[in-house]
Amino acid sequence: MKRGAPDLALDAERIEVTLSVLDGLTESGKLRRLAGAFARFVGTLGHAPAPLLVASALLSELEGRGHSCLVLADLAHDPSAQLGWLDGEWAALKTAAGPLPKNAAGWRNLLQACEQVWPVGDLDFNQPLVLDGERLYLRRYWRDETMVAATVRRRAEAARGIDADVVRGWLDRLFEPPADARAAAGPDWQKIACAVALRSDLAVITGGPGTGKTYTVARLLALLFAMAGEGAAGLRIALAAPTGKAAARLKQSIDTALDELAEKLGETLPLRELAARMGAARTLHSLLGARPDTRSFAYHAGNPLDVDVLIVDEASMVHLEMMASLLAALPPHARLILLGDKDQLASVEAGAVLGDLCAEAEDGNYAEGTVDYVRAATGEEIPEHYRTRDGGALAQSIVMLRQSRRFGGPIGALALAVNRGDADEARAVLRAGPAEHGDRVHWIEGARPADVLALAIDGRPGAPQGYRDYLTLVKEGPLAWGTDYQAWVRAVLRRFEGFRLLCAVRAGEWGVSGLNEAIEQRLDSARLIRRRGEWYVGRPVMVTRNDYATGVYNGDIGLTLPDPLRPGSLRVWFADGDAIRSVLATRLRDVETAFAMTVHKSQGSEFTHTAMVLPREVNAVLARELVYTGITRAREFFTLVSPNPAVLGQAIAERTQRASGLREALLR
Ligand SMILES: Nc1ncnc2c1ncn2[C@@H]1O[C@H](COP(=O)(O)OP(=O)(O)OP(=O)(O)O)[C@@H](O)[C@H]1O
Repeated sequence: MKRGAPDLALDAERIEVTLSVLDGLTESGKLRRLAGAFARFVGTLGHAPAPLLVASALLSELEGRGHSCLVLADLAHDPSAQLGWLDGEWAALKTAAGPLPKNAAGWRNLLQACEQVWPVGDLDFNQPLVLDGERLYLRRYWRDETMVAATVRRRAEAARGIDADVVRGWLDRLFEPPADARAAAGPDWQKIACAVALRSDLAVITGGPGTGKTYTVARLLALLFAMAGEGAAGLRIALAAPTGKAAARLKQSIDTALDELAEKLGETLPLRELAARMGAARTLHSLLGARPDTRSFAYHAGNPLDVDVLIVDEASMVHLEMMASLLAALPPHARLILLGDKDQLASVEAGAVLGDLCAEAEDGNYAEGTVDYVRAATGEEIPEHYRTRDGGALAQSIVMLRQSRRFGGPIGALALAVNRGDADEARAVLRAGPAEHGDRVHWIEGARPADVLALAIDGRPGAPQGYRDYLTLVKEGPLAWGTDYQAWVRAVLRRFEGFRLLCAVRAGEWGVSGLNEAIEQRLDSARLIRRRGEWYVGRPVMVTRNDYATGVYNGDIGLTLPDPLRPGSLRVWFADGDAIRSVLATRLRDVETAFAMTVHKSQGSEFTHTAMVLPREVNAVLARELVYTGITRAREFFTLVSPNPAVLGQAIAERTQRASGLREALLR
């Protein structure tokens, strides 16, 4: 027997056992199917030691949970917490795969010797896995992350010559002079954001709900028109957002703000004509020319978009792959302006680009050059504690708006407490009862299922909106609207926006599926709906998959109403800002009932009364960002429903940490 043969046999056995443990984890739902399949695939590409199979499966699993890479230190430590594995799954894998490296350096040594792994800097054979420093990537995500980092850095560093005096002249006209009370609250960050945004090819304006991101960007647009002088009429501006709803909202807010500005500025700037040329806001998919069933877009580096300025709202929802496609399709001369709330949940897909870009936004980190320019261009003084000697280029392109104009009361206080991780304060706000300005937040502690059903149907005292509201209008029918069918549809859709039940989880009694079923039953017995099979009048549905044939996209929400032209058949109506459109119900394939929906899917939407349901037990998805996102979906009333009051504190204590190398790469 040759020397080393026993090792090979042992190796083969470990590979075999590891694959079977991975299969077991897939069977029990601890790993997604793709993760097991990917490990097997890696095994077919040459000799794959068992630890490589473990790393491959975990990398694929984490990618499915929104991480763009696997941090070797996490692998060396114990990834159980990150994976929500509580029953010895990691120990079983360790035993199967044989001794695993004890630290990140050990993992690095092991991985860089594998033929399926490309250690960055070595000869590239197009291996599927990439080892960059102490992070392991699927090649696609490494490529996207590297591209996004390099493009963002280049854009932030691209200084544009700006005449600060001219900017100052316009900003003084575009913004109201500060009221005394507000002046005391700090500088006018909105004005600063406009000035800062002019200086480079990238601007990021972040802030919580109601801090005036749209208000500011409308002024920034006016400023861009004004600074373009004769060229203003030729300025090609595109508005976009990740979802149709968010796009429609962006367009509506910008139109309203520009209209007000046009009134104010009079003849000085033909804002109305300029705004009219902007066209509708689009989803990012539609802007980039998504093609059915492929990941590629019609617009890319070789066929760039025809724009000079691109404004993207709700940028927190833009995932890594989409951001890479967007940056690739943007012509080098075009400005990119990202708007979003860095504290909101990131996209379901891998990456948390806005969060990574804004990692230092709270601190400002403005360099002396920026402080001087801001002073000259706005008359505002950036306070000492937001300055630094060595602020990088990216920090000079980011402005955080810090004053909410929408949430002065308990909803804002609650959102702030959650964001700070202050569970005691959050509980205090929730328990404070009716506030001076009306009963804005309310907590149903120790809720029973009957409580949530009552709330969903009739709202609660002080916040009367529930689903009865729109269903009553549905029952009245279009005749009550003077036979104007479309006016009735619009009114029904508007009322439906009055209330929404958001869940943290999908499964179970306190999740989307259980609550949808329970609410449907209750509405049926209250005769507010008449369920006959899957489709019925009044059924709200959410589209779960883009369908190019019918023009509906993942996340779109519509209401099922009788078809006026074909008695007996049903159409689903969707609102697109002011416009409405419909699809025959039977043509919609990938939809689900949407009385209750996940907080994730509610991003980019707001409802007059938002009720958020937490589950009975803590869960891997429950984290501060989720609770914050749910609360900030409420326009006037927020109700928290929790069967187990302890879960709130536990959720607020958790932060969503997404593994990514973007922050580090941005600083390189
Ligand atoms: N400087 C300001 N002066 C007066 N009103 C303002 C100012 N800034 C914002 N507002 C008003 O505050 C409200 C919220 O502003 P806006 O919609 O721009 O915030 P936002 O950050 O885009 O919010 P969201 O994230 O919820 O979309 C709007 O009614 C807007 O007109």
